[in-house]
Amino acid sequence: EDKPILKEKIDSYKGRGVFATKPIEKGSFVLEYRGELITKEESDCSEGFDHFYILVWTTTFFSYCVPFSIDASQEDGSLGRLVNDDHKLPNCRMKRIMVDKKPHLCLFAIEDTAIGTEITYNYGDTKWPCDLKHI
Ligand SMILES: C[S@@+](CC[C@H](N)C(=O)[O-])C[C@H]1O[C@@H](n2cnc3c(N)ncnc32)[C@H](O)[C@@H]1O
Repeated sequence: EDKPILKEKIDSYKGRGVFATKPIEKGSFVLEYRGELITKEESDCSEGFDHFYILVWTTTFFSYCVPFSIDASQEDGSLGRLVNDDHKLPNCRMKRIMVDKKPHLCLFAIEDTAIGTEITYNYGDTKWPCDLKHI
C-alpha cells in the first residue's frame, strides 16, 4: 500500500501523475516504484512488455556495471508507476534500498513539498521511460 499522502490526478499534457495530499518533508520516504524485478535482457527482448512503465537502472557490482529493470506494466493501483519526469527541478530522487538482498526502488523527497504539488523525479539522461544510472 502507498502512504495516504498522495493521489493520482490527470495532467492534460503528461497523462496521469501523482500529487501530494499532505505536506512532505525534505528527506522523507515518499513511495516505492513497485513491480516485477526483471533483467535488462528480459525487458529489451520480450514482446508484450509495456516499456512505458519499465524502470531501468544500473548498479556497480565488483566494478562491473549491471543493468536491472522493474516492470510495472501491471495496472495494480500502485502510484510509483505513475510518477512523471522532471529533468530540471524534480522534488524527489530515486534511491535503491536493499531488503533481504533484493533491490527496492524508492522515491525520497529532496525538498519540502506542499499540498497539491506534483511528485516528480529525474528519469535520467536518455529516452523514455526511466533510465537511471548507478543508483
Ligand atoms: C512511468 S509513465 C508515468 C505515468 C504516465 N503519465 C501515465 O499516464 O501513465 C512514463 C510516461 O509518462 C509520460 N511523461 C512522464 N513525464 C513527462 C513529462 N515531464 N512530460 C511529458 N510526458 C511525460 C511519458 O509519456 C512517459 O513515457
